[in-house]
Amino acid sequence: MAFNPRFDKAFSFMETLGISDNEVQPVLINLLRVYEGNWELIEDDNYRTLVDAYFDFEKDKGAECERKADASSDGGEKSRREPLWVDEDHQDLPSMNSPSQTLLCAEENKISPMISRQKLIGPSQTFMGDIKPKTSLQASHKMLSEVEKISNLLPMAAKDGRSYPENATSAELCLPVEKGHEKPRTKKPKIQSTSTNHNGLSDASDGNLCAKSLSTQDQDMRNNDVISVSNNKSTAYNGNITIGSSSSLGEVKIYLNCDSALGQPNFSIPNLDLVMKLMDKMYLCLYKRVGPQVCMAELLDELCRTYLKLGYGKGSTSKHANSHSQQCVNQGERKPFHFISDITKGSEKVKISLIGENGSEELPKFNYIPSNIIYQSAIVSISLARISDEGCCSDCSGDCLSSPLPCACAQETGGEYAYTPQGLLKEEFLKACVSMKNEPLDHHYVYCQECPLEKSKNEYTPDPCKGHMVRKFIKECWRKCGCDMNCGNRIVQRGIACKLQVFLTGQGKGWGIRTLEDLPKGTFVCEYVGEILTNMELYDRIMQESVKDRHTYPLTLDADWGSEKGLKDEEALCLDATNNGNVGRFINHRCYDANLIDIPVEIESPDHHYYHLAFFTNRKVNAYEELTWDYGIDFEDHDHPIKAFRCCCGSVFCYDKKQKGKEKIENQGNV
Ligand SMILES: C[S@@+](CC[C@H](N)C(=O)[O-])C[C@H]1O[C@@H](n2cnc3c(N)ncnc32)[C@H](O)[C@@H]1O
Repeated sequence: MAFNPRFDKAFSFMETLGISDNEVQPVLINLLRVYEGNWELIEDDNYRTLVDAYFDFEKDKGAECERKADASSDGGEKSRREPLWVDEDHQDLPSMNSPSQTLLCAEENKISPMISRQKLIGPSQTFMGDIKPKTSLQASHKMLSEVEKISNLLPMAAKDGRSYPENATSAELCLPVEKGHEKPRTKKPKIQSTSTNHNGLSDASDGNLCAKSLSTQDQDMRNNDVISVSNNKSTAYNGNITIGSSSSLGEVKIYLNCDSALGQPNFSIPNLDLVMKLMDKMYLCLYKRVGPQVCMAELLDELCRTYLKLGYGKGSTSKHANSHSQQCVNQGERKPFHFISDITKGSEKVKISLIGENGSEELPKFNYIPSNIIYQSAIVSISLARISDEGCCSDCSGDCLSSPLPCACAQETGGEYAYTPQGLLKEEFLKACVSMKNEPLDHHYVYCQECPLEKSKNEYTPDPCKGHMVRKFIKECWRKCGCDMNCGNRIVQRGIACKLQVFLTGQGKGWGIRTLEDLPKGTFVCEYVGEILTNMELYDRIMQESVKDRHTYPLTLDADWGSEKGLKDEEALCLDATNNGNVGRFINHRCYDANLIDIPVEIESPDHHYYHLAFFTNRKVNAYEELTWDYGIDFEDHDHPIKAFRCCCGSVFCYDKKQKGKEKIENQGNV
């Protein structure tokens, strides 16, 4: 029989994880039997099934050994180990509620807007007049697929059924190291050398990862209970948990201190097996970081984060959540852990994962669309005939940015391209946009004679226009241009290129997005994508919705409204990402010092009634930072019938006085 090269590939992949052919072989053969020779299922997502099966197999082996050992030592009276990990691929999400629910503020029974200070009138604000609903909303609602719901991610007793001891406050990871080199030699971020007290507790109490001296550790370990964690050994003793493997070469230990977390009411010591398994998942399946680019400092940092994430669970009532019974109670109360490997369902060039560590928020219910879609009546004029010769660069070829003179498409930005050859926004252009947004001057506003927003509130006697901000547009080359798709003046239209992740912010803001890699200043992150609606249509939606979801997703495309006498309703447009949208719908608001800026981009429609709203970084953003955008909400507009959400941005510049007042009172109470 000819040798199947797929075996070779699978072995090679597993070898990169340090797993030998001999170890993989029985697992692989078993999988092939189970999947009836369907290699795709095994190879999919970087051999994820195989990796999972391997670890399960190892875990079972370990459990079996422990069971035998326990049986011989105490007559077999051991509690059965509970399943640690439930991983249901492709689980459907719960069905959607009425689509319009999300536009209304649940608590206040009012519309909760995303109002731009610059735009002054947000989409939701528009619709508080006496206009009667005209159309019925028939948007279809698909649900996200590819959901992994990992329930039972709970702080549990050790595999042998024993619980972590009272006051357990730390975890240690032991790795083999050459004798004579016990002390850590490298200075990595967040790692520091420290001594330990007699309980094996670190003297450092800053919550950082620190190394611990071996001599004290050896003493500590004498009376330890041992639980196994992957290939390492793990011990729980006097409030410390040690993971490690000893070898003739010696050991080095990494000390995971979670003292400060234990002070939190909803933190309980997580199961280390789960921490390791989650780390495996993230690195193998999610970040795909295994390989030459793996970064040890980042990995250790992630280990700490993962430990904390799993330690926080809803329903933990005491910081002494270490006893077995308490953990069982927590188990029942804890909500599931969610993971979706790609919320875009393959519609973007890059995968965008979703991770909900403590499950306190429902999974988002919306249909992912990578580009805007007209809902019904909006007029979006896309025709080559409408693009004049001056409005494109038909004589160009290749990359416009590398030609000696800027082409016609650079005219919109003053005869210079908005982008650098590296694909970033030019410093000066970015600076001008940021300054207009943060310090708008009177002349940055224009006033329309018949404001569509005011008209939608009161069709016959509308209030005077409150002003719209004149925005700086980027103009990208497009279909009528002679350049190619790799032209440096086509950034937004090429779509998302950075690694993003939707995650639970855990700060009262619901879901948010973060970058998984460092982003230089001026990087294009994503567009705000949704259904293109007229103001009236949005109003109709709002009127038909029942009050439920506190999050809102509409946005007005009013960057050009002041330039004409009066816009028809079909031309006064907005985007609504409530039911259909892209990852941009998860960007949360931050007052003033947000790290993203929204810039209008002309691509296919020269008239600026319709345009793309693109987000760029306005400073360097580090991996794992949340990406935020200043919605420009006027929190002080108390006369406005629509209540904005209570801001939890955490910025020192937060405009939401109510929120600030609340914090002040809370702080006073704490003194
Ligand atoms: C465009 S959505 C952002 C994604 C949203 N967090 C989610 O979970 O789907 C806007 C909504 O997020 C919430 N939000 C955004 N920024 C916030 C902030 N700084 N403080 C509190 N809530 C915020 C509000 O409910 C707002 O209506």
